[in-house]
Amino acid sequence: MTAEIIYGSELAQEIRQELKEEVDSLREKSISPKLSVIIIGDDPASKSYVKGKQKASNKIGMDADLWEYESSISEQELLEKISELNNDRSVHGILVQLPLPDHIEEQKVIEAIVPEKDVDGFHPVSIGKMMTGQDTFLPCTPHGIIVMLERRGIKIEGKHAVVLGRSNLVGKPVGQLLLNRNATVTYCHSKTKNLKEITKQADILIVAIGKPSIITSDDIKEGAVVIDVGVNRVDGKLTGDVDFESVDQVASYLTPVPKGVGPMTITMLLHNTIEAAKKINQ
Ligand SMILES: Nc1nc(=O)c2c([nH]1)NC[C@@H]1CN(c3ccc(C(=O)N[C@@H](CCC(=O)O)C(=O)O)cc3)C=[N+]21
Repeated sequence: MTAEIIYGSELAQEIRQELKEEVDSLREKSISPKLSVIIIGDDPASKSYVKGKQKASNKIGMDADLWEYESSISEQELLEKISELNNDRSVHGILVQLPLPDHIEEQKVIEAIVPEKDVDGFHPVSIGKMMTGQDTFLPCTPHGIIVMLERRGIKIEGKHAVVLGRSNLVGKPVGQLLLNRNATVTYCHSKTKNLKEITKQADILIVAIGKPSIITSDDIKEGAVVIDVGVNRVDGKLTGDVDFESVDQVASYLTPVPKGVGPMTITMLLHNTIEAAKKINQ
């Protein structure tokens, strides 16, 4: 079997066209959705992601302003900037690019953003609402994964979904969203015993570990759906956590890196910002 490759980049194009139409109709009502992105330090990868977010926003007619600070910025100064953006009625979504320098407490920063503008879906209020199945901003990467599955007609209900990784950004929330859609969910992590026995049971395998090409055809069941959330740089090139060539021979569906989950993440950020603009103005 050769897997059908799910190009997130193509789906993202399709969805961004729909979002552009929404922005157009909001603008007719004099609502201009705007995202504010804060980036600290000069990590080239972070800078390039942030530029990607800004470009994607502008392409659908949405404003995105960028606030760049040196890594010497104090936590207090950053919190003040967030407070200013919280109170700025022209700003609908606020994103602080992670990770932050060591002297800044990440959780404090996440909690400083008002939930109404938390387009990353990282605020404890957003997470709590997600856990209890209430309407809220969903975290972009997990939500992007669900949309990929749904738009490709892949059934989630009743499936055994195995999540590799338990970060607050990806692993934990994607498992929750799969559970909300009636999957049977197993989480695996660095302390999991007999990992391969578990991954081989997965109908849907979400790989968010952060080690290049760690999952091979040996680890998966014939016909599994494999979603690669890895973002690794190897010799300057972006690669996933899945050994694409071997898994391609066994899986039924497989997402590539790049052009897989990444473009969907940005698309869900655009989606959340538009939703924020609608809610603030209703
Ligand atoms: N507050 C916050 N929110 C985030 O959502 C967030 C963050 N911080 N910090 C960093 C991670 C990483 N992330 C990516 C988004 C898109 C691509 C993406 O579109 N990648 C392209 C390729 C890009 C390239 O070639 O460099 C692709 O996979 O095809 C990648 C990575 C969002 N993150």
